Amino acid sequence: MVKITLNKLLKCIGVACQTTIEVQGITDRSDEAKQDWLFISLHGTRDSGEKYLDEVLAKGAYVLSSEPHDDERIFFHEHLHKAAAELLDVYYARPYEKLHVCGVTGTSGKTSVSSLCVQLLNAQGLKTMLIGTNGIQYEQQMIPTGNTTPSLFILMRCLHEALERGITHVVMEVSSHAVATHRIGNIRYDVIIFTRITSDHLDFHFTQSQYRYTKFKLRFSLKPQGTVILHNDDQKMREFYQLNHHKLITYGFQAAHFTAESPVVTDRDSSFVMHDYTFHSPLLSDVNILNTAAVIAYGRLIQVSYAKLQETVSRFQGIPGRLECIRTQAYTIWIDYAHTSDALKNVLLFAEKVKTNRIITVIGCGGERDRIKRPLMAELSAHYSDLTILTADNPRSEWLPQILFDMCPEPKPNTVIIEDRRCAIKHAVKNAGNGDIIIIAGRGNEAYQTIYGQRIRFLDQDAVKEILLREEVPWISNI
Ligand SMILES: CC(=O)N[C@H]1[C@@H](OP(=O)(O)OP(=O)(O)OC[C@H]2O[C@@H](n3ccc(=O)[nH]c3=O)[C@H](O)[C@@H]2O)O[C@H](CO)[C@@H](O)[C@@H]1O[C@H](C)C(=O)N[C@@H](C)C(=O)N[C@H](CCC(=O)O)C(=O)O
Ligand SMILES: Nc1ncnc2c1ncn2[C@@H]1O[C@H](COP(=O)(O)OP(=O)(O)OP(=O)(O)O)[C@@H](O)[C@H]1O
Ligand SMILES: N[C@H](CCC[C@H](N)C(=O)O)C(=O)O
Repeated sequence: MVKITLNKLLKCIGVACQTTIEVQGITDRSDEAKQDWLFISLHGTRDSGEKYLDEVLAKGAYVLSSEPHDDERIFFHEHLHKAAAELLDVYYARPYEKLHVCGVTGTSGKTSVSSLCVQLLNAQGLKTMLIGTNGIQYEQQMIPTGNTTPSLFILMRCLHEALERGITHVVMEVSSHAVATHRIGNIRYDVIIFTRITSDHLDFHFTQSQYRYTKFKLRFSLKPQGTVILHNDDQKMREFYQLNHHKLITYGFQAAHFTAESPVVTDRDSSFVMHDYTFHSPLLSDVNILNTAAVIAYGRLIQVSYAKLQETVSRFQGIPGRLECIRTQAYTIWIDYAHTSDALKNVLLFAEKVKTNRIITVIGCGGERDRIKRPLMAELSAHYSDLTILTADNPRSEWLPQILFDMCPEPKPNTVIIEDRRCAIKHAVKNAGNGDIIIIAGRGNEAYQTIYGQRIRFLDQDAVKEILLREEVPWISNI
């Protein structure tokens, strides 16, 4: 970062200050603030930086607050998010301008598309950083984050770190929450990939169109020569055409610049044709063909040849918790992060296509999230599955029986409720027969379950493997 004194830094946002100490860091987290750091005291949804002022001042930090205080170490600014973006820009010297930055947004597919983009970039010998739900990944390191898009303070630190390490390409997931709450600050993107935008987080965005336009707003964060890569199949996505945007490339199954034709999916792999080139992929399902089409569009944009793209696609590595497949001799278990009705429907439709016997689905819904999706997800599961087991996801602070009641207010045929997720998975495995597909949906590779405020280690994959081990059933996994 830039060596800068507090008075010079604050001058950039029009705040008068006489203190000439050299700023050692900028944060909004009280636990991180240290001697000569600047603590930005944000108001949040659950907490407020104002509660921690005594603590950070005692540690020798300075404060920027949106409330007036009678303390010469606390400075005032009315618009803290805007101020934070400006300060971080100055402090880290706008690292995004020197990097190739690709943002991936959409309701489903962000982690999949961004991970595959990084696999493509790595196959080109480029140095990359991936920021998303599965953590911050670079140079064999994986730093977990609690969010799909971390806070601007973490993001800017990461981009700075990337430059320091000679990383040239950063791919990051951008959630709708991040766009709405200024979490991406002034970061500018070379490419923005839109996956499908359906419906989620209506607890936060209230209406689907508000949700969609929040995502579309991300186009304002393109660099002047930046490109949008847009999923084109859904009529609603085409509303994007009417907006004032930069260069636009489309992909999808129908009439797009990058159209995936003649798609074939099996329970082991997939293939399709694009611009007369045949692509074979070890990834499962139509949605991964779609995700691959987006990655090919991205690859062509950065001038990767079709031959190289064919080779890379044929070597794609599965992504943990995204249609992760555990096969036994008799039945197959898919562990998947489908936690929206659209994602769940796609997994169920895929299972319908490739099944040779029954579909058994284990599914729950998260607490403190969109309640509208709860009955929809239970209905979809009951419609497509021979047996549905409703269970806990992350109830968070909500009462689990209420979540399950929201999912299933009336008894449904072939639906049972088993609150404990491990017992629910066990019930599915015990009831599986030859040729059955068990879908364990909603948590992907989440390693902790949050139940009434407590974080308990729980990974669907571990639960499955423990049960198989106890039953002495051998298995193989695709990850
Ligand atoms: C509702 C929401 O989005 N909250 C996010 C938001 O927190 P917030 O602004 O409400 O902050 P807060 O917890 O009230 O705290 C207020 C201030 O006090 C500070 N504080 C707080 C506690 C403390 O001990 N010391 C301290 O200094 C905090 O650093 C903060 O500056 O900003 C934080 C930092 O960026 C996020 O971690 C936090 O995500 C919470 C954990 C969350 O669950 N968010 C979900 C809804 C979310 O954002 N999900 C999307 C993905 C959605 C998708 O699937 O598309 C994501 O990007 O993760
Ligand atoms: N392009 C897609 N369209 C619809 N569903 C998809 C698509 N890609 C993946 N999925 C489904 O959605 C689930 C979540 O995928 P992924 O993690 O890639 O999405 P995400 O947008 O990153 O999710 P989150 O916002 O929770 O981080 C997958 O497990 C799969 O079932
Ligand atoms: N990024 C999503 C993940 C939801 C995953 C699901 N397992 C849940 O806990 O609801 C969110 O924060 O809403």
